[in-house]
Amino acid sequence: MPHVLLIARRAVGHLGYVSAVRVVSVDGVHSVQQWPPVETQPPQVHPKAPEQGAELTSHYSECFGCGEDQPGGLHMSSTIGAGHVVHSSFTVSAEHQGAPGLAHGGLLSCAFDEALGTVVGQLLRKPAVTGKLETDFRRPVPVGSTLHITAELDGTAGRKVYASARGHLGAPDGPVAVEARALFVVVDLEHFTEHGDQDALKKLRDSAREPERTDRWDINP
Ligand SMILES: CCCCCCCCCCCCCCCC(=O)SCCNC(=O)CCNC(=O)[C@H](O)C(C)(C)COP(=O)(O)OP(=O)(O)OC[C@H]1O[C@@H](n2cnc3c(N)ncnc32)[C@H](O)[C@@H]1OP(=O)(O)O
Repeated sequence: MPHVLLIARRAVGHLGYVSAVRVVSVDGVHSVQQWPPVETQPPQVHPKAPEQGAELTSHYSECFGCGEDQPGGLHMSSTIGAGHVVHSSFTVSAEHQGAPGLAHGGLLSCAFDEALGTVVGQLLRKPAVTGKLETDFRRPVPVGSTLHITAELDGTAGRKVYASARGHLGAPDGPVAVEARALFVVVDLEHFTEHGDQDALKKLRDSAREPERTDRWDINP
């Protein structure tokens, strides 16, 4: 049975704007989900958010998702798209295998966490962490292939930020192989200073001050 995905969005007056109902039919298995699961407000893109077409640099060189100093990491790259969207790509290498020659599902979820975290962090420019991540694996993703992921902001409700993403196999308009939805929760910077590694945070602060960086974190936006 063909895969059918219907997304209906409707304005709900001053209370919020996004209410999506997804009806998914795959091989006779039907599920109905509302996304986002609560009423939300339109995302407020930060005035200093990078502009459409901007190629994003790694937010932290040791990040498993995008860091250049992380051997075996996903080495993802991202650009800002039109609207509340980020385009990311992930090329699956032998380090990312689960079954022989196929990407490990957990790493695919990781790629989506990265893409979703990027759209949240870069467009809202608020520190936020993943609270919940849900992934649908639609097709196997072979080693050597590139997943083209489009992640978008779906809405906010207080500190809660809802985002979703689709990964197309081989080309931006290739077949959908993976989809994901996530809740991010905006946190204070103390989340990182209290629970993170002080030396690593200092390294991040120092690199953000480098004059050639045009994407410096705005600690007090
Ligand atoms: C600054 C400029 C940036 C510049 C550019 C940056 C680019 C940046 C790119 C990043 C790219 C990497 C992206 C990777 C991102 C990670 O992978 S982050 C690592 C994985 N996540 C974590 O470690 C988070 C661990 N969890 C926690 O610390 C805490 O549970 C949380 C999530 C902060 C929430 O705790 P809390 O602050 O005490 O808040 P809490 O009241 O429990 O929850 C807040 C709301 O969220 C709801 N909620 C929380 N968790 C859940 C859940 N699992 N299910 C449903 N609802 C939930 C609560 O019910 C509550 O709802 P309301 O009552 O408000 O309606």
